Formats: sequence, structure tokens, C-alpha cells
Amino acid sequence: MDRRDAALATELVYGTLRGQGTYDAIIAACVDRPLREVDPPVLDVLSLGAHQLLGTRIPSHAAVSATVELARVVLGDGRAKFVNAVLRKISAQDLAGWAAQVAPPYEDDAEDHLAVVHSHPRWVVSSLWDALGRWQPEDAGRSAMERLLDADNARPEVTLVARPGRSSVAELREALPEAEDGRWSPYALRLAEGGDPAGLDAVRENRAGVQDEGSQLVALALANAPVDGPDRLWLDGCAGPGGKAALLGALAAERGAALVASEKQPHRARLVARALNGNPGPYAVITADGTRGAWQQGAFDRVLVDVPCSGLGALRRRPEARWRRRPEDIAGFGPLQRDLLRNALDAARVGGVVGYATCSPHLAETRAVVDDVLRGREDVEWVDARPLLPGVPELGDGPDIQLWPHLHGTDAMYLALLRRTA
Ligand SMILES: C[S@@+](CC[C@H](N)C(=O)[O-])C[C@H]1O[C@@H](n2cnc3c(N)ncnc32)[C@H](O)[C@@H]1O
Repeated sequence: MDRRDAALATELVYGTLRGQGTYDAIIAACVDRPLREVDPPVLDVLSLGAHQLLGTRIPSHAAVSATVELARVVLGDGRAKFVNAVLRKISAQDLAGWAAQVAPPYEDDAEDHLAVVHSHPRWVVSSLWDALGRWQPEDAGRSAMERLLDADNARPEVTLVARPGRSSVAELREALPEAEDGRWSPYALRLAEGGDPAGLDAVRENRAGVQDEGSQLVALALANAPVDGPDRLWLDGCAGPGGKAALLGALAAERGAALVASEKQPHRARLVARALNGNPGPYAVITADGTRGAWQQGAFDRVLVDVPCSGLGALRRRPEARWRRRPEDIAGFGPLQRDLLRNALDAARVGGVVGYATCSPHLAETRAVVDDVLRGREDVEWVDARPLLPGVPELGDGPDIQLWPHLHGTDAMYLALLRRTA
């Protein structure tokens, strides 16, 4: 495919997946049987057509004829007629008109309304709303939720990181004159109009990479947290695929510190090794289970655990994730998240700092995990993370922080910073 066709194919697939909740509700209103009785391939074609009609600027006649032609080729003439009839019904109204028709009124059922209009599973709307209310109690009403859900549905801009000591924003900008400065990270450059950074020398040589600014901020905050005494050995306990490890490795190198990047899955550990390849300071990549104390206790000055989580904070990046996740996944991650944090705390020396991060704002994966682990532990204190993200507004009451796509333009990363005191 040439670049334009590839971009269109990506937009059609991602857009259809993102909008699936809304499109399903609309398609259901246009067929005379329950959706589960429509053959999945027919439903796929109808969803692709609905997205073209309601979510793109493709003219209606072109959207209908291209989709019916697709149906004819992959499904046969009979089903193509059915697709044609349904698409003609869908094309009778725009998205707003359909949303008003198929979603319950906000006043009757606010969560269901938002779920249908903004194409999120209802339980996800509910979880995000709980978290937003906890962190932004002054700005967690209908409009804030609409902005958050819209941000999840927007195509995320590509953000690059110029790994310090290896590359610079100025170097990247020379190759990408249209790019804008990061909002918060001094190492970030944003490609608002998209673009293909893979061709850049700095990216090919690992001196720069693609990394959301929220992830950059997590690594920066951990690197800049005050520690008493030596600052020689850092650990990233959940390093795969290696974005934060590569930034931490570069920051550590600037200070003469070494990084151990550990990852349980061998294939992901290989990605970490690739990301760190060429790091200017000492580092080691190991394959190890971070719940089993694969390293000496009390050995590290700084420790990051960016734990496996539901990813509800990165829905804009993974359009299908919201439909794959189940509410019970949240509880499923809980024991591992607690174990990883406990072991990270044990890995830090007295006076050292630990960062616990998730790319989910779900309260059960964030503050609840830290509170549980700290209960009964006398050897840990909170570090206020807010001053370590200078200039970033609306971080909450501290000491931990929660970023939001609609407020910060980042993934919804959570970070708690903790210090070993005894
Ligand atoms: C959220 S990702 C980390 C992302 C990474 N910090 C980055 O910025 O590229 C969590 C990682 O933890 C790894 N993991 C899962 N269980 C683990 C365990 N018991 N010990 C160590 N790593 C584990 C997963 O394979 C996954 O690569």
C-alpha cells in the first residue's frame, strides 16, 4: 500500500474499533433481529460502513458503494443486498442524530448515555468517573467526562523522546521542522500531524524513541526525586518493552549511575535490550520475576515498578482494548501489583526511592494498591511527586499524582513515590 492508502486503512480499522459501541447501537436500530444473530463478518462490514458514513468525511455515496462492493466480494450478492439496505438506513441521519435516538437520555441514566454516545463499555465509564471524581472533585461532572471520553476517542499524536546525552530536541527538530515542543517534558517533541519517525537516524540508533509524555514524566520524576547519600544503582523491575528503561538509562548515565532493567518475559526482555543498546552508561538487562526477589535486597538507590495493569489509561492508543478488557481483570492484576510493589520496596536501600506506576487511573490499581502495601509497614514514607513534575497543573492533592488525557494530553499514568526510611 502507498502511504495514503495505509493511513486510510489504519483510520478505518482504528476508527471502527473505537466507535464500535456507538455503531453497534445504531446498527441494532437498523436491523430487525438481535445483533448477536447477525453473522460476525456481516457485522464487521456494517461497522466499517457505519464508521465511514458517520465518523469520516468520506461522501455517503462513496462509503455505501465501497462497503457494498466489499460485501459482494467477501460475503456474496445476497448479503451485499442486506448490507446495502442497512447502510441506506444508517445514512439517513448524522452521528449526533443517531446518538440522540439510540442512547438513553443523560438524565435517565448518565453512565449508559455516555457509554453509548462515546463508545466505551459502561463499566469503563463508571470506573473512569470514580477515578476522576477522586482526583479532580471540582471538575468531574458531565462535561469533564465527555472531554475525557472524547480524548480516548481521538487519534493520539506521536510524541518523541530525545534521550538525554544521546540526542536532543534540537536534533530531532532539524529533521521534523513542523514538530512542536512537548507540553511538559524537556525531552519531548510532538508530531501533531502524525508522521513516521521510524525513518529518523536518531530513532534508528536508539538515541531517540517514540514515548508518550506521561511515560517520560514518570521516569523523570523518579530520576529527580531526592535521595540521601549515594545515587549509583537504579532498577527498573518491569522494564518491557523498555521505553522508561531507555530514558532512565540515559538519565542514570548522565549521573554516573548504572541501571538494571529487569523483565519477566524473555521476548520482552529482548525488546528492553534493544531499547537500551548504545546507552552511554553501564546497564544490564536481566530476565527475572520481580515478585521473587531476583536481586539483592536493599541494593538500589532508585527503583521503578511500572506494573502490568488494565491499561485503561491508554485506551486512545489501543482502540480494541476497551472491548477486550473485563471488569474482573482489575481484581486479577491486584495480587501481582502488590507483590511487585512489596519487592520493589525491599529492593531499595534505606533512603532510596521507589516509583509505583500504572497506565491506568482505576482506583483499585493505583492508590488502593499502595495503601494496602504500606499498611503495617513502618519502613516507608510518601514522597510528594507533584514538585517533581514542575509546571504540570491539576495533579490532585498529592502526594501521588494522576495524569489525564483530557487535562494533560498524556496517557492516564499514575505515579506514587515512596522512600525507604528504615
Ligand atoms: C506496563 S509494562 C512496563 C512498561 C515499561 N516500563 C515501558 O515503559 O516500556 C509491565 C511489564 O511487566 C512485565 N511483568 C509482568 N509480570 C512480571 C513479573 N512478575 N516480574 C517482572 N516483570 C513482570 C510485563 O511482561 C510487562 O512487560
